[in-house]
Amino acid sequence: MLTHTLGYPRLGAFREIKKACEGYWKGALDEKALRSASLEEKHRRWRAQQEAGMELVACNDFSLYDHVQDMSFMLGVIPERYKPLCQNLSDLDLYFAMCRGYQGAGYDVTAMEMTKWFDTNYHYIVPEFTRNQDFHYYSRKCVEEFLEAVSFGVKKPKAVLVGPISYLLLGKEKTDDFHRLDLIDTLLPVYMAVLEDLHHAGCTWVQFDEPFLVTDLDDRTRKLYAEVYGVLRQHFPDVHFLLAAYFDGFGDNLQTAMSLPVDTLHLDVVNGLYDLPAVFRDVPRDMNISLGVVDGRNIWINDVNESLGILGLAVKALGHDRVMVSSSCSLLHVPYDVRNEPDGGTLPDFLGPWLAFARQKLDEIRLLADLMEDEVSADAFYGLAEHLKQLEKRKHSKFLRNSDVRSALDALSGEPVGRRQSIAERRVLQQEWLQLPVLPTTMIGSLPQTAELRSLRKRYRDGSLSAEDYGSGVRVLITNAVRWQESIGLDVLVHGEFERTDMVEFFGEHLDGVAFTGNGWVQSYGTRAVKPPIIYGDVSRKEPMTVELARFAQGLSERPVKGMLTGPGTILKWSFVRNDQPLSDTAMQVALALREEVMDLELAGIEVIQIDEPGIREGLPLKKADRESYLEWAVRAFLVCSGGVGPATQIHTHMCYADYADILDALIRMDADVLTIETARSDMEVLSGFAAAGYPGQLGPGIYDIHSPRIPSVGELNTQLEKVLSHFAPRQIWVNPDCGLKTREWDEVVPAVENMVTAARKARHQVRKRALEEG
Ligand SMILES: CN1c2c(nc(N)[nH]c2=O)NC[C@@H]1CNc1ccc(C(=O)N[C@@H](CCC(=O)N[C@@H](CCC(=O)N[C@@H](CCC(=O)O)C(=O)O)C(=O)O)C(=O)O)cc1
Ligand SMILES: N[C@@H](CCS)C(=O)O
Ligand SMILES: [Zn+2]
Repeated sequence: MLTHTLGYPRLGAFREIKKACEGYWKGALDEKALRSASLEEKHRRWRAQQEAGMELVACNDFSLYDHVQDMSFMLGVIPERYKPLCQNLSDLDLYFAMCRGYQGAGYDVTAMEMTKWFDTNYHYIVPEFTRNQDFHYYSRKCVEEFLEAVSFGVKKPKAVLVGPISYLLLGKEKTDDFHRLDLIDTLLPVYMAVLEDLHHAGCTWVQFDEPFLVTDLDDRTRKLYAEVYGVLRQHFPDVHFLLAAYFDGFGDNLQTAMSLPVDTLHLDVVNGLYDLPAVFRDVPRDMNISLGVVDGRNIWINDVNESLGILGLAVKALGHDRVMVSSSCSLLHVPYDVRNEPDGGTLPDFLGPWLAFARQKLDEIRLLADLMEDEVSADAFYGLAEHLKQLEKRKHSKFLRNSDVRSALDALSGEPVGRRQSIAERRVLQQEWLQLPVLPTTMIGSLPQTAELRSLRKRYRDGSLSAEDYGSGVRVLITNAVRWQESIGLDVLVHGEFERTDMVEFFGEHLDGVAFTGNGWVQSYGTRAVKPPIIYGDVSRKEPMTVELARFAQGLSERPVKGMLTGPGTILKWSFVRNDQPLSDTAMQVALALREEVMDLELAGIEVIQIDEPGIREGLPLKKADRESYLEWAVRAFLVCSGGVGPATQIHTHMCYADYADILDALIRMDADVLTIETARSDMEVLSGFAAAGYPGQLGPGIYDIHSPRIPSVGELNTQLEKVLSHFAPRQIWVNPDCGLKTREWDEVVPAVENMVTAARKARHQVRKRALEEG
C-alpha cells in the first residue's frame, strides 16, 4: 500500500521560516539568505517524510506566504495595480507586496484580499480576475521545487497544485460582467505549460487539490470538471494524476469525481466516511483510491481499529494494490512534532501519549500501511498495541469528566436563552448611560505586541521575572494605552490585550479541561501562527480570567473601556477539540464558563463587553444542507454566553476574514448590540447585504486593513466612511479598524488610528451639515 500525505507544515518546527521572512522584510536578511533558509526547511520536511517511510513525498506544498498566492504567481495572475512595481521590485518583493501591501519608492498599494481557507483558520490570498484575464506561465517555483526534491534524494516527489477549477473558484471577479469559470479556456493552456515543464523535469505524480468538490456544485461546474480533466489527461497520459478533495465527503459530487479520468482519487475518510459504500461499489476498475484515514485537522492519536476496519473493507472491495493510505488533508493544520514540546512544559503528562502532531501522523500512516501487509512486523504489532492502550486510557480517563459541568449542561437543555429586552429598547437605555456621539470611534481590542512585551512575557515564563513584576509591566502598558486613546479622542476604549499572547490561547490557559502547548504552532496566514489550545475534557472556569485587568483599565478613564472576551464558537473553532462528544456539547460548556465571566465583568462595572466571534463563520459546514443545525447551536452558545446581562450593558461582537453574506440571518439572531466587522480588505462589498437584510444592530465596518503595514490617509478613510454611510443611517454606524492591532508596530498604529479619529470627526461634521441642509 502506497503511503503519502497531502502536504506538510511549512513555517518551520521552530518557526524558522517566519523568522527568516520577517527578517527579510526588516532588511536584516537578503534574498539569498531567505532562499537558503527556505531550502533548509524544505530539506527538513522531505527528510521527515522519507524517514517516516512515505513512498510519495509532497513538493511545491512549501510556501513563503501562501500556496494560493504561489498559484497566482505561477499563472501570472498579477492585478494591474501591482504591475508598475515590476519595474523596480524583484519578483520576491512583488510577491510580498501583493500579500502585504507596499508603501515606498513612490508606490502605495494595498494588499490583496485575504480570506479563510474553507472551514479552517488558515487564510489565503484571494486571486483577482478581470473579464479578459491574462494568464501566462510566470513563476517556475513548482518545477524548481520538484528539482530540489530530486537533488535532495526524494525518489517519488509528488508535485502539489491547486487544481484549475478550485483555483478559479477560490478567486473573485473584479467586475460583475462575467463568471470566473468562464476563464477556464484561457487558464487551461497555462496549466498545460506547467505540466509540460514538470513532465520534462521528470515528474510522474501530480496531486491536484480540488476541495470545491466537497461543496455544493451546479451541473455546469460538474460538467466542467469532466471536460477539464479530460483535456489534461489527453495531453499527459503518462503522468499519474491524484485528485484530492478534503474537509468533507464528496456527497452529491461523488459520481462526478469517480468519473474523472484520474489515476487516484483521494477521499477524506475522517469527514466523509459516508462516501465509502458507493466508492467501494462504483469506483472504476482503473482508478485507485487514497484513503485519508489519519485526521489532518485534529491532534488525537488515530483510532487504529476504526482505520484498519476501513482499510480492510477497501482492500476487500478493490484489492490491496489499489488502496493508498494518507492523511485526510494537508498536515498544514496541525503542529510539527509532539516531541518538540519542552520537558516539564505546559502539557499535562497524561495528555502527551494521546497526541499526534504532523510527524506522529506520518508514523501513523506508515503503521496502518504496515498493519495491512500480509506479514506484520514486530514493530507494527508494538505500534498497534501502544495505540490501543492509549485509546483505552483516554476513553476511561477521569480527567475528561466533571459532574458539575454535566449537571449545568443538563439544566440548560431546552431552557430559553438570550436577552429579555429587544435590541431597540436596549439601545435607548445604553445611549442614556454611554452618551456616545454619532459615529462613535473604537478599536477591536489588541494593541501592538512589541518585542519588549514579548521579552517581558518570556522572562516571566522562564521564571526570571516574578508574576508581580510581569503584572506591573502589563499595567504600565495598559495605562499608556488608555492615556493615548483618551488623548486622541477615541470614544470607547480598549485595554490592549497585552496580557494575552493570543485571544484563544489565553482562555485555553485559564479554563479547566483545556491544555495548551509550548511549541504547537500552526500557520494562520503568512508568517503568523497560533498555538491552538487542546480541549480534552469538560470545560469550566477555574476563576475570573479577565475581570481584574478590565477593572483596572476602566479605573483609568471616565470613558467606557470594553471588557474583552473570545466567544464560544471561536474558542471551539480555533482549538483542537475533543472528538468523543458532539461539538455542540463542548460549545455549550465553553459558553457556560464564559457566561460566568460576562456576568462578573458586568458586576465589576464594565458597561461595554465585546465577545469576539470571528470563528463562528468558519465553523459553517461546507454543504448548505448541514448549516442550519450548526448555526442553531452556535448562535445558542453565543446567547448563553451573552444573554444574562442587563439591558444597559452593551454587548459587542467582532468578526473578520470570511464571507458573512451567507450567515446574515444567524448574525441577526445573535442579537449583539454592536457588530464590528472586517470589510476593508474585501472592499466593503458585504455591507449592501447587511443593509438589504435590515440588520437591526449597530455596525462597525472596519474602515482600514490592519494586516498591512501601510498607513491609511484621512482622505481614504473618509471615503470608506462615506461608502458605509451610503448604506446606513449615521446613528447605526461605529468607526473602527477591521481587526485587532497586535500584529502592528506602534509607529504604524498611532498615525493610522489618529487618522481614523480625524476622519470620523470630519464625517460627523458632514453628517451634521447634511442634516441641517435637509432641515
Ligand atoms: C485575529 N486572528 C486570529 C486567528 N486565530 C487566532 N487563534 N488568533 C487570532 O488573533 N485567526 C484569524 C485572525 C488572523 N490570525 C492571526 C493569527 C496569528 C497572529 C499573530 O500575531 N501571531 C503571532 C503569535 C506570536 C506569539 O504568540 N508570540 C509569543 C512569543 C513566542 C516566542 O517565540 N517567544 C520568543 C521570545 C520573544 C520573541 O522574540 O518573539 C521565545 O520564546 O524565544 C508571545 O507573545 O508570548 C505571530 O507572530 O505569529 C495574528 C493573527
Ligand atoms: N479582540 C481581538 C479580536 C481579533 S479577531 C483582537 O483585537 O485581536
Ligand atoms: Zn478580527
